[in-house]
Amino acid sequence: MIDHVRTSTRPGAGDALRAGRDDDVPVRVRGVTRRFDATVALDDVTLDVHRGEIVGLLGPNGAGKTTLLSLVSGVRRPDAGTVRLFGRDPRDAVARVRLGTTPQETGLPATLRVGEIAAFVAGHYPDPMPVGELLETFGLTDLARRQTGGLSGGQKRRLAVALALAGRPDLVLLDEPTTGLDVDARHVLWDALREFHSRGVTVVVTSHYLEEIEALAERVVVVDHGLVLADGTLRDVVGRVALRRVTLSLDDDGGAPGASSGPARLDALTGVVRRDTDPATGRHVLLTPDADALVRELVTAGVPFHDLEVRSASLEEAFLSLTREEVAA
Ligand SMILES: Nc1ncnc2c1ncn2[C@@H]1O[C@H](COP(=O)(O)OP(=O)(O)OP(=O)(O)O)[C@@H](O)[C@H]1O
Repeated sequence: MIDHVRTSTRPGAGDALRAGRDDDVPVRVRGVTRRFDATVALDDVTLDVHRGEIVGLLGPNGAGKTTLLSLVSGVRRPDAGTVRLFGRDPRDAVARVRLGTTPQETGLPATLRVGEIAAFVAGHYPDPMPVGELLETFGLTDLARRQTGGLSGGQKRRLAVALALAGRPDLVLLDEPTTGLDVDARHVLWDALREFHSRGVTVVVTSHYLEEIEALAERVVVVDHGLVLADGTLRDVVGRVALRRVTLSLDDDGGAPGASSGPARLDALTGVVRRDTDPATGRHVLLTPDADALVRELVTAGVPFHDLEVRSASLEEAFLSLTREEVAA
């Protein structure tokens, strides 16, 4: 079991008590913009993470997730706006000692053994977890004497996440923690994270995978093109991004355009968040939260269609529809 008792010798503990307000908001991001040459990786982002939250940052490749974490952990600085970690500059050691991070790429020294590296990292903190307990929580006990160079990719990921928690952080930032893990390893890791969270650790986790965010997060922040597109409870946000993709051909395509033509009738359907026409095939792609209702509506409205196909929309498609909502708003 994890003993998460705080000690008064811990740097930051006294400050945290004095600055109770900051303790309630471990991460405060205000109007932050970060560019890489011409690329705007983050565009005027404002976001707070409150104590005890488990927040999923969801977005496609290049959305800005890693950049956001790098600003919160003090690895990079914003071009504009402010970032506060426990009410302080993220480069301040008093704030950083309360933070655990797992970057996307983990460079572990190949010749060190798993137990040695865990002890080495834990030794940098004033009140670390006992190494045996840490390894056990992450299913690494049997690998304690293995050199990290001999670990599989999935085992390395698990070790990297374990190391992020070695110092009993108050906040952990995990960048795609389960990439490359098989299903069992993923579940070990999710269970361990849930256990830490239930003991009061605030967690921010990035992912491309809706499934991962659904398994872990209570609050979901959807990021794309450096913008926060949605921020809400898991239920709300998943409801918005878990779309179905309905593809069909129209019998009367190619007729005179007008309000009664096939494509215009598709646009008039309720529950369609986005319609596209594949230029190669001429087939129409409709994104909707409820495919059954949409098909019923097509039939009721007498729209002449054939070759209907229904499947889950990709997250990229869902993000596109969110982007449109944003623009419309
Ligand atoms: N060091 C860098 N130099 C130049 N451009 C960068 C750098 N880091 C990030 N970018 C660019 O900033 C944008 C945001 O990248 P970022 O890595 O934050 O996205 P991400 O959401 O974490 O993506 P992924 O899921 O692929 O890791 C991208 O367009 C990326 O190419």
